Amino acid sequence: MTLTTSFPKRDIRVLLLEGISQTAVDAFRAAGYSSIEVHDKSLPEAELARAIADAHLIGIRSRTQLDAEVLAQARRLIAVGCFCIGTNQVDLQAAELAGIPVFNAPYSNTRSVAELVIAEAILLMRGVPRRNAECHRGGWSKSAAGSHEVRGKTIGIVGYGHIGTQVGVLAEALGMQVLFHDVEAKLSLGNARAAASLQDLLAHSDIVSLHVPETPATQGMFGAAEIAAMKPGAHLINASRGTVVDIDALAAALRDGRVGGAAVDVFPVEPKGRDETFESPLRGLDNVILTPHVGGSTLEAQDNIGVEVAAKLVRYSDNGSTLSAVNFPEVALPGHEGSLRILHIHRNVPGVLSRANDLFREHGINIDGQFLRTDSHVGYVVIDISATVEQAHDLRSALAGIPGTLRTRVLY
Ligand SMILES: NC(=O)c1ccc[n+]([C@@H]2O[C@H](COP(=O)([O-])OP(=O)(O)OC[C@H]3O[C@@H](n4cnc5c(N)ncnc54)[C@H](O)[C@@H]3O)[C@@H](O)[C@H]2O)c1
Ligand SMILES: O=C(O)CC[C@@H](O)C(=O)O
Repeated sequence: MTLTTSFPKRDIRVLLLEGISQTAVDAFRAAGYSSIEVHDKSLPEAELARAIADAHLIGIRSRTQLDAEVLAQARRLIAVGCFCIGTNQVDLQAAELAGIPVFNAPYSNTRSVAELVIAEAILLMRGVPRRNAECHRGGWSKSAAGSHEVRGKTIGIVGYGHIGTQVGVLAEALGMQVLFHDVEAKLSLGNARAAASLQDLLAHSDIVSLHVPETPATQGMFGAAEIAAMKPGAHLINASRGTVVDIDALAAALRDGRVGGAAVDVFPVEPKGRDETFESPLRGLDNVILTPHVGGSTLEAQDNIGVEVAAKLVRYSDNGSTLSAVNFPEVALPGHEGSLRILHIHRNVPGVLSRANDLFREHGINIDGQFLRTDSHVGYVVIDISATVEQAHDLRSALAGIPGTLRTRVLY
């Protein structure tokens, strides 16, 4: 079924979940959006289904699952903003096939994660988690046993992308050796060296830090075999995604001392909010630092993310530009002062464009500019026209009738 979303911006409803920064609200207001519903946590399924049915723009973080079923309820949705780096919580293909671009903030919390990882590397190498726990119980194990400087030690970075490279640069500044493993060929920064293989990295690292995205290939990639391949007593840091590590195998290796310590920020199952109990086999282990998925949660990062993702949603909503969308043909558009702009999103099947051009001719409408991008699933065509609002709406209705049309919209 073809969905239409042509109306003035003041009627566009923005739904922001999971405590997105006030900077996002301010950015929407400054751009003239007044209908903004804000929630400080994710919504239970039934409530999400109700809220998303009325929303034109939705902002989420890592908790809210936008699967195909939820997206099917989102009859009015124009675009999704992930106010974070990861986009694995959204069914990106289902969104694309519904004509909905998804945006994120690919760099805004990179530094925050890297700083936390470096701090954890130092704390683990000094045995601070265990000493901290003992002091809390009244113990006083004043000893250098098992306590090391990070200088001269090797950190093995799995996933040498934005965060992995930052961790490497900071680690080198502390005098560490940096080894990395990635599925892509990567330019090494500083003196970092690509390991011959993951096994090679595991065999030579005092600390292993995971920075891969959640994909079918990374789910469960760090299991009992990888843990067994680590240097005896080495430490593991996971601030990537909880599904990457076999948490039971890690708990067993931490209990028997095979792994010296761990810092874990992300979990296969995470509580939906503050009122839900955090359950994990890692709870109660003295040699583990547990944090509630806060690697990217600094005020600096969250404020920047609020500005960045809100700007991308506003730009798409006001102007049609899909630049930097993660699931959609990218079209960078100029302003359209003096013209009305029609957006036509369609399945990438033969004949749609020629039918659209026929309609322009039949309606006697002059085209000022035309922009087109396609990928294997979807075509996105943007047409600037000199016409009255009524003519544009007549034309939009006709375009919406073209078989394969997913969404149409007029921008004033
Ligand atoms: N804990 C947090 O709060 C937090 C914050 C930000 C990001 N993250 C997570 O960290 C992940 C990484 O972020 P980024 O910005 O560095 O992403 P990125 O895309 O820049 O880097 C990921 C790297 O992993 C590599 N990779 C992919 N699959 C791999 C595999 N099977 N083996 C080895 N390498 C593989 C990629 O080639 C890429 O170089 C995000 O996807 C997100 O899930 C967590
Ligand atoms: O803010 C969040 O919920 C997610 C943070 C992090 O995992 C990300 O993907 O950016």
